[in-house]
Amino acid sequence: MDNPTSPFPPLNLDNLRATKVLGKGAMGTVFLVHNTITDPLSQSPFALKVIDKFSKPDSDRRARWETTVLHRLHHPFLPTLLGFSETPDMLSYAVPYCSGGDLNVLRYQQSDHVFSPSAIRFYLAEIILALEYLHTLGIVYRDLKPENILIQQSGHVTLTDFDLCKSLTLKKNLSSLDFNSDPEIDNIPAPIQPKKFKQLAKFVLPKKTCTYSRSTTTTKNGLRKVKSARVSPVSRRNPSSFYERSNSFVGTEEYVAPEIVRGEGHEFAVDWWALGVLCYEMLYGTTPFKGKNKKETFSRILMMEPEFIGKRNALTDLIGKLLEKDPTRRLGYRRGALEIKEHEFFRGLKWDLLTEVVRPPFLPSKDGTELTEEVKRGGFDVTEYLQKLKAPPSPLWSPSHDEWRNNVSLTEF
Ligand SMILES: Nc1ncnc2c1ncn2[C@@H]1O[C@H](COP(=O)(O)OP(=O)(O)OP(=O)(O)O)[C@@H](O)[C@H]1O
Repeated sequence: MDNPTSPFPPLNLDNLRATKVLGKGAMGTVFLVHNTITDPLSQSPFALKVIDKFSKPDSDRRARWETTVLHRLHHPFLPTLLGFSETPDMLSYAVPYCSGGDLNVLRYQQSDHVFSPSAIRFYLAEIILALEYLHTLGIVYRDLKPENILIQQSGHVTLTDFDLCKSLTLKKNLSSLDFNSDPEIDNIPAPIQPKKFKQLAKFVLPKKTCTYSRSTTTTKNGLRKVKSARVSPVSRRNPSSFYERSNSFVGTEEYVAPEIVRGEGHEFAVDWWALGVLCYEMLYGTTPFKGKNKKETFSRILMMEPEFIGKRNALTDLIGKLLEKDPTRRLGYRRGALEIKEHEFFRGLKWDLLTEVVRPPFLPSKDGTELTEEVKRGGFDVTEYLQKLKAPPSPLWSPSHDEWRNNVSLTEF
């Protein structure tokens, strides 16, 4: 259903056919689709994220926020909004397809499940440029983790999943620059009410420390998929900061910065912390503060210094500086990405030419004949697929119905 007042490029779902379910997240289902009128052979497929507005209390709000953010992005390592469509119960939006899976899957494909320093340098550099761009827009990403770094067909990265990001407002009395805030997200009642939140926090962590619920699921190929979650903020401001700070408790357990765990309010430096965690994981195959449970992980984030195995070098030095517990002393706090780009680990790197790199560390193989066959068969209808998943088991059960569902799920990763 097209809304003529919508600022987003319209998308006609009737012209789309799906050939594969790319993934299912907390928010919705992502399909590989093509336009049957303009691209009948699916030579330029794209990803379509479909969200049931009523599946969760905040699904609708989060999806709209993510769409608004996507619409603002124009960067080679970030997705761009290709189209948007809304029906009474669903929101759908299209973004470019990343055929190479995510960085977590890629890491598991490496020997010892770790990347070489040169691969780490390449991926980190691209992620830094993407974060730098977001920060310039006044957006703090807040959900950096390997599962949210997708690999394009070209081998370059794309950050995904913007529903937890936050637009920070530059204080107007300090600068004439005006960054947009996310009024929608701020004005809508938070998913967990403060009272409930306090009760939750009391159970899990010592006084003054907040927590949130997060779960880990295992995907079909046996990989862990960590869930992001948030609880409601209590507004607090830091007078010494140029930006309004966010107090939402948001992110993914092993990647959250100490200031978030402490509930102190946070800003762009939380992304540099998460970059440190990610970098450590790429180097050693495990995150630095992982405990037996949430409580232990949080206490390690607050108290423990990261352990480095072997000789210290430029890479471990960089990680150590990103994993500085005091955000004001963390690399990137004062001069943003510039400070990180100047670190010895990146010496000699031609930042301006990164997009031109034609041989990134790994190039995804082309999608196989299975997909071509699916295109020939005519693919499947996204809305029908979702309706069938939702439908309660029919008393007029027929094997063909189940067969249909099984066939579709066979095409998932
Ligand atoms: N552009 C894309 N190209 C290829 N696969 C994608 C794309 N976008 C998403 N996916 C796949 O779909 C999965 C779910 O997408 P996404 O993470 O955006 O959903 P979500 O509901 O926001 O998830 P989460 O539970 O992490 O919040 C991803 O893990 C990824 O495998």
